[in-house]
Amino acid sequence: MRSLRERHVRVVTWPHCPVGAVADGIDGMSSTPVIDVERLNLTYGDFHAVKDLSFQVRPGELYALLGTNGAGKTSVLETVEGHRRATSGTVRVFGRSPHDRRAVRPRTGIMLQESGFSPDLTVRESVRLIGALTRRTDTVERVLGVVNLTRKAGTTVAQLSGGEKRRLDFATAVYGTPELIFLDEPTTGLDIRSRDDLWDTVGRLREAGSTVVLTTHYLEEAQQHADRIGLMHGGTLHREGTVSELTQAMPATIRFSLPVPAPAVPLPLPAVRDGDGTFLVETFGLQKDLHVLLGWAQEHSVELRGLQAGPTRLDDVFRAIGNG
Ligand SMILES: Nc1ncnc2c1ncn2[C@@H]1O[C@H](COP(=O)(O)OP(=O)(O)OP(=O)(O)O)[C@@H](O)[C@H]1O
Repeated sequence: MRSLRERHVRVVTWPHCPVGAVADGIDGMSSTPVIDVERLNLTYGDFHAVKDLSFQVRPGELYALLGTNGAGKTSVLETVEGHRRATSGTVRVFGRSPHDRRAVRPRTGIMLQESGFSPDLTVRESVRLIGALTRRTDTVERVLGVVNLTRKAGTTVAQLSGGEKRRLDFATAVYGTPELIFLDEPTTGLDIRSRDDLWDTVGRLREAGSTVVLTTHYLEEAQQHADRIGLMHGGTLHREGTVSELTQAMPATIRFSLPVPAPAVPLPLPAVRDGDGTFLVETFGLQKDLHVLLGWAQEHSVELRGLQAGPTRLDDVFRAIGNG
């Protein structure tokens, strides 16, 4: 396991770019959203895939668009990226239509689930191609260093491992430090060290002022890195907010089991009992109820086995989708 310091050694330089200026608002309007989606509807034939969906992404923010399978995330992102036309509603990126490619594309880095680099190209040629396509200013060698593929520069894409291919995909988001970056399942297939490196790099992109839109099924990554989260379900934005806003609406939990035979004194809190004998207390007053429970256990010399207490996690919020 490498130290934090070791992890920060490799990537050092970032190209001078106008990102900070954009984050501060080139036109003096720092509050202008980078992405503004209003009442977006998307239909596929008779199927209404996205229904009246509205959300905004602010400058410098990391916004995670999460959701159940088939919720409509890809459809929404493809529309915001300019790959798909809205059936109705408006989508603005930097205040412009995403189909205004000349204005929007050079400012946008998109890491797709698969970039589709030609298998015959070398890694260096692929990164050079990104530069030619995006017309952003950077050096191939720097980008190779950032995504840790310097030693593979002369290797063809066909010969890369899955994780190395994913790091090459990430180069599309890194090249020229774009102002807006889409990361679609960025860490799928990456080992823990490459994941850490990727998130370090995303952190530096954000320090340079980049705005990031993330989709992932790794909820702990969204929980750790997102400023705000939009939770989609059935084509709508089911809930939206910071991690604490999303989790505070749900009770914290206390779990424990009791020795057999159970103590003759009743529990001090309402609890439900699972099939395996674990007691579950749901509470909006975690500290107070934990205090009550521990006091009761002390008073009656009861051992609370496997005691666990904690706030609601994002995956609990996720599991609750569709239940209400
Ligand atoms: N080209 C298409 N034609 C018909 N239906 C489509 C098409 N693309 C997507 N859909 C449907 O639209 C819905 C939303 O799909 P989408 O791929 O946007 O969801 P998602 O949230 O990205 O799902 P996942 O997490 O499973 O990738 C799904 O029910 C899907 O079957």
